[in-house]
Amino acid sequence: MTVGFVTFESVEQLTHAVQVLKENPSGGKEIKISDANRRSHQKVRAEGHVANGTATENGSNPATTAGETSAPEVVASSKKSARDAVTPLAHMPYNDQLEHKKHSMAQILKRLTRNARKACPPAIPLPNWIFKSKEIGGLPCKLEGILESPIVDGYRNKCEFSVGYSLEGKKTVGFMLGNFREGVTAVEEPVNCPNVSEISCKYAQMFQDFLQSSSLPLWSRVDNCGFWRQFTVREGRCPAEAVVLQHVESQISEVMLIVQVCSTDVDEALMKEEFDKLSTALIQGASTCSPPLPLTTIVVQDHKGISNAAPADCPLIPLLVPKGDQLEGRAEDKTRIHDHISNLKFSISPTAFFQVNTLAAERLYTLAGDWANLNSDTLLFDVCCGTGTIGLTLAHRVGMVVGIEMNESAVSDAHRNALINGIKNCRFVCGKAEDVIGSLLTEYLGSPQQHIAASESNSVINDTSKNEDTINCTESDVENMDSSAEKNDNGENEQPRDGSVDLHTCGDEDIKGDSVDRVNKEADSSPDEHIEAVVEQSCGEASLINDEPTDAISTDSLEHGKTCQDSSSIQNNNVLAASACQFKNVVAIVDPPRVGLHPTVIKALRMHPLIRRLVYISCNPDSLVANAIELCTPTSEKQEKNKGNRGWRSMSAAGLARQRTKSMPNSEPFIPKRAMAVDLFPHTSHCEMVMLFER
Ligand SMILES: C[S@@+](CC[C@H](N)C(=O)[O-])C[C@H]1O[C@@H](n2cnc3c(N)ncnc32)[C@H](O)[C@@H]1O
Repeated sequence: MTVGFVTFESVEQLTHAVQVLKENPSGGKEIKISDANRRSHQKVRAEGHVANGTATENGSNPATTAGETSAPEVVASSKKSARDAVTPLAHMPYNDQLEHKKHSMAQILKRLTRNARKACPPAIPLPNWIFKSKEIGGLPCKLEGILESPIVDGYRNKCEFSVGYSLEGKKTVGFMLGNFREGVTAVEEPVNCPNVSEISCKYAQMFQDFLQSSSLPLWSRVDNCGFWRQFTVREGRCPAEAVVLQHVESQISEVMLIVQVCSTDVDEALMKEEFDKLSTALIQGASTCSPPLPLTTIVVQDHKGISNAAPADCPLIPLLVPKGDQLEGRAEDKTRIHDHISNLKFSISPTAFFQVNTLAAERLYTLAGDWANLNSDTLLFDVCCGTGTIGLTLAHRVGMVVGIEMNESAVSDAHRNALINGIKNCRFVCGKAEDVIGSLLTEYLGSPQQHIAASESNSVINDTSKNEDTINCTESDVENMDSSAEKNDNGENEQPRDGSVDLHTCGDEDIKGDSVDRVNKEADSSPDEHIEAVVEQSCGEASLINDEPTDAISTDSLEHGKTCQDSSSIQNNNVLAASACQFKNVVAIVDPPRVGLHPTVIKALRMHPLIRRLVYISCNPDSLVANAIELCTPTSEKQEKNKGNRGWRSMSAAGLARQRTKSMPNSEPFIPKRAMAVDLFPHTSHCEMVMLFER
């Protein structure tokens, strides 16, 4: 089905168009016509509801002068400053912020217990952890506390500044005073926002000054047109040993500036002229600051979609490339900065995810590694691996890492990062986790069915082996692995093709990361030429996991995903994949986006009996709870058929998860063992949550 949205200027035009469409079916097919739901900000405008009365009856801002007709009406929320909007806890002492967050996390965790209890099939006894939850106030496991951020001010390494009009009608680069969906469009300067570095503020100011005399218009979120859309500052810091926590600012050694525009209907020559002026203004602005600001690269992102959340493959135009990096190649390969975590160096391209609080991220990854109980016998699946940070920082503690990530640039960064740091036991697969996880698990571990069959036959001989935490390979496992091609196909056919995808994607909103990044002026230009060459070569459009197709891989499952891999790990992979059973300990660390893991991934992890331990890192406790319900609720022998999606719109994420649990194939549930909050976002109400699940 194809859906088109058309706007008309008058009711007459609309009536005429409807008549014409009805009389002229497209290719003989009738076109269904109906009114579109009004977007929430339109409803707000139509209702004339304006929080602080700054707009007139027709929604326009009295402060907007006649000469600024391109300015949309500016609607404010109850928040009067950018500080209130982006750092709502900034008025509290940091210790109180931590207590506040810990309390909220506990409340959310209790939802897991309540929902798992409700979802438990009537004929199945409640698991022990639900019984025991009464002793700990309804929590599914102990909440061990909250790890504080090593720095609380200026910690963000990535700031996405909105471009718009202030309440006074001035062109402004800063933060929106509220949510656009609630009709708020006003943007205010990032004054006194303690999470933003001074460097980022200075760059925002430079861009704002430039916009005052630009001949191209600002993007209007209301009318979905205009040119200048968003301004992102990403910062890279020196290695940890050089970081003096009191002088965090001085550790910023690289800066990347990303200017998002929409080039629709804009004259190319004019655009080029504006870009030249802009880069001159930014370069001069940086060098005339005292001390001069680091500036490594400037890149333009040309995004024509409605929301500012650009897709990862949006065209990039480099305006300033790092010294010594002026090679032929893709824009994202030329425009990168570096940061450091756990003494490793990470190369970051413009669209790749990198945790916004580098020093707190180090604590987060260390905690995840400690809970994962790693050793040289461990095969670690790093699901949603981004630039490979988790897997690479833990690589020295495990036998092998398999990272999965859908952003191609991030995967390319991950390969580069393995090479820069001389790490050889990591493999990074580019694809949606839901598309590739089944095949990867089968490739390394054999299919779930093989293990179930093997454990059933073993249990006849020795029933006690069932409860072992680490699974030793049996002879039959090895045999089964050899014949895995056949089993793979079976496995793939089992992947759900029902409404679960819709349920998942529609349930949550895509929330824009409050992020920031950066680059090094002296670009210790470490990615040397041979690294460039290897990465280039290895990140082609390959559709198989290994360079050489292996029977063990289901091409069916990989057709949606692309695979990038560096040559150094190919050799490793072939050796290790062939003898995957050498890994007695299989662990998954998952770190999904706000929406959580796709149900297909949850199902694959739960259904594979060799995965005994799972560390879940979450930036959204609601989706963590939803995923945990599916991982931890006991199932019955007989599953309910998925009854379709009716009613899903009004269901909470937890409610949807309960529904899906009913159709989960019978399998051993995980048990929530430990939980800890980690504060990556001081002054805001957000924090990360880490949970350990075992079985
Ligand atoms: C919260 S970030 C974590 C990245 C990384 N673990 C880190 O700490 O830097 C989530 C990552 O998941 C990726 N992602 C989102 N949806 C995905 C999917 N369906 N399959 C695989 N990766 C996905 C995003 O591109 C992003 O890099």
